[in-house]
Amino acid sequence: MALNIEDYAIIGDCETAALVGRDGSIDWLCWPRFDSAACFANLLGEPENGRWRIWPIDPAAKVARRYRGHTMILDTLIETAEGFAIVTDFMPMKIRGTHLIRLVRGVRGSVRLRTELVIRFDYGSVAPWVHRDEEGSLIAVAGPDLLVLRASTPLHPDGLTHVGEFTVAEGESVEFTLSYGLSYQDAPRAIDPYKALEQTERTWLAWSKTFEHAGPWSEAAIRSLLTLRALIFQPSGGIVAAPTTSLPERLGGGRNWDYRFCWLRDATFTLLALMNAGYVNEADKWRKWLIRALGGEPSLVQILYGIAGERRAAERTLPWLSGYAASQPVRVGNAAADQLQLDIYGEVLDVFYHSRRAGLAPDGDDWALQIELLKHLEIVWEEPDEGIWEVRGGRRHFTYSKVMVWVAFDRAVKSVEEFGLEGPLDHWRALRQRIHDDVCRNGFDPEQGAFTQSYGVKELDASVLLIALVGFLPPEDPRVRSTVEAVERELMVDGLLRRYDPHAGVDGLPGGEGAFLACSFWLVDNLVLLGRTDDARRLFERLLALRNDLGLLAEEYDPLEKRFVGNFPQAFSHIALINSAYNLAHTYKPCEQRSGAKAPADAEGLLLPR
Ligand SMILES: OC[C@H]1O[C@H](O[C@H]2O[C@H](CO)[C@@H](O)[C@H](O)[C@H]2O)[C@H](O)[C@@H](O)[C@@H]1O
Repeated sequence: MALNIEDYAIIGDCETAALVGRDGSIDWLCWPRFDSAACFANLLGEPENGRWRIWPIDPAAKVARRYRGHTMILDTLIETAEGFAIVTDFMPMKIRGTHLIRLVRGVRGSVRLRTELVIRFDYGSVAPWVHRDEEGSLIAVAGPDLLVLRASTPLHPDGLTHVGEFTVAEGESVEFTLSYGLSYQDAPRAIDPYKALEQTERTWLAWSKTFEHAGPWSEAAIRSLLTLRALIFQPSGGIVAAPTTSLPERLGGGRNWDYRFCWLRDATFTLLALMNAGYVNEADKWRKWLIRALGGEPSLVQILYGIAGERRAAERTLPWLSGYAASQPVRVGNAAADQLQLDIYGEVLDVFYHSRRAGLAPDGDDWALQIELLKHLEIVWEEPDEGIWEVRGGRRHFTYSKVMVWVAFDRAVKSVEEFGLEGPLDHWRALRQRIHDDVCRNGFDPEQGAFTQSYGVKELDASVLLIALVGFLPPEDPRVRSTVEAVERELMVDGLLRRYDPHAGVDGLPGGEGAFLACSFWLVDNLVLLGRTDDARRLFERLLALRNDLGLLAEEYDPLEKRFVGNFPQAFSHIALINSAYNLAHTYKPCEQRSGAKAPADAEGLLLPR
């Protein structure tokens, strides 16, 4: 059985990632890519679906964990009555293959530990053939997949599991290296785990060193940035929304989705957060990923793609997995790939616009692409769509979608005005105005004084909090203030925001869900723009307090159960955290940058050092 979601840590090599439990169990690992089939799937099933655990035999052992500085190397500290030991877990970045390394070091006295390795390829369904090679390494093979375990302590078979017990005394170490290979090629060669550790540490530290500080929230921001970095698929520059599938949005419910894809929306938000934090290289790689992925007929643009830009994401269920906390079904693939979501055009145009402003070398292709996208958008923008939340209850005229259509034409106009690019400028200006009028006429409910979820309804939706953040209306517009107040009034649960009322039937799904963390951060940003700085700080601190002991966030938080729900760690939540941190720290204000508005000066007028 899996632990609470907040009890997991993420480690990764920027091609895939593993979740390590507080109990020393690696319960999720898709290898060699984020979207490969899992070889450890205990997270969504049972231990028999694959896991690798190293833990102290003493049941009274105390355990704490932390990342080693600003890296993705995890140290689990184990203290027993007899001694103190550290288990160090990490995945080196592409050193002659792809590896998962676990080092156990005795620090004081002696600690006895046990390890249990259960390999199950294809999402926990296939127990491999296991043999030893001439060097004594364990080789596990099934179909195309092969794993080699090189360990400095013996493991022996026990049914379909391999187990071992060992002691580390002060100054002693035990090393385990698990490497992935293809079964029809030579097994991956051994690597030196300590050199790999040194190199991995150096790489992460070099990356994190350059980040833009966020005053008192710098630690929170850098941890979120590191998490985002770990979700970028290095070979292509694509960014996964999360490394997991089917962690439920309600425990025991059916809102379980596969997030191991690149959403244009999430990745665009990620990119803006990375750019603000000073990571222009990643931004450029994403821009290029986007140009490649969007290549072809503009009417065939998808809202999500595979990590290398693949188009197929057919959704299916894995009935042999019992599901996280019995939440079924477990899905792989995502039918949202076939949805119409009009907001993505605005998000894409916004990213190209900001990339150009940041001085990223325009290679010419992106403007031609944008013109084609705009031509298509001009044809489809008046259609209903599935919206930002990817509802499965039928298309509507979602207010946020139309706002983002306005953003698309607004950024096109600004690109011509600011960079002298080719128009048709007047045509786009006129269209921009028409869309603006349409949203203000149909998306605003004067009775409630709020922009609503979709045209002509009473329901509210936290996505309209982006209206001021993207510059559709200035923060001093009374409709912005009253919308924020209405959203606070109607969608708050225990001080956190739901994205909408799931019981109103819009999403076509049974049951409810938790508070959507990104939306609560958007509220922080709105409060900053409205000059309600104390409220903004209070809410931000509350949100920070929800992070687990390692600074990680899932997609949602269940205020009743007081637990994370949804996929984990989720890029969307971390991006939103980073933006709010910069907004509050007054270093670089993403809300000003995206909207063009000016936030009122802080009460103290304090400008924190950069
Ligand atoms: O909850 C319903 C939807 O959940 C997923 O979409 C959500 O995650 C996406 C990735 O982070 C995000 O871009 C989107 O705005 C969220 O609603 C899922 O992929 C959908 O299939 C599902 O309908």
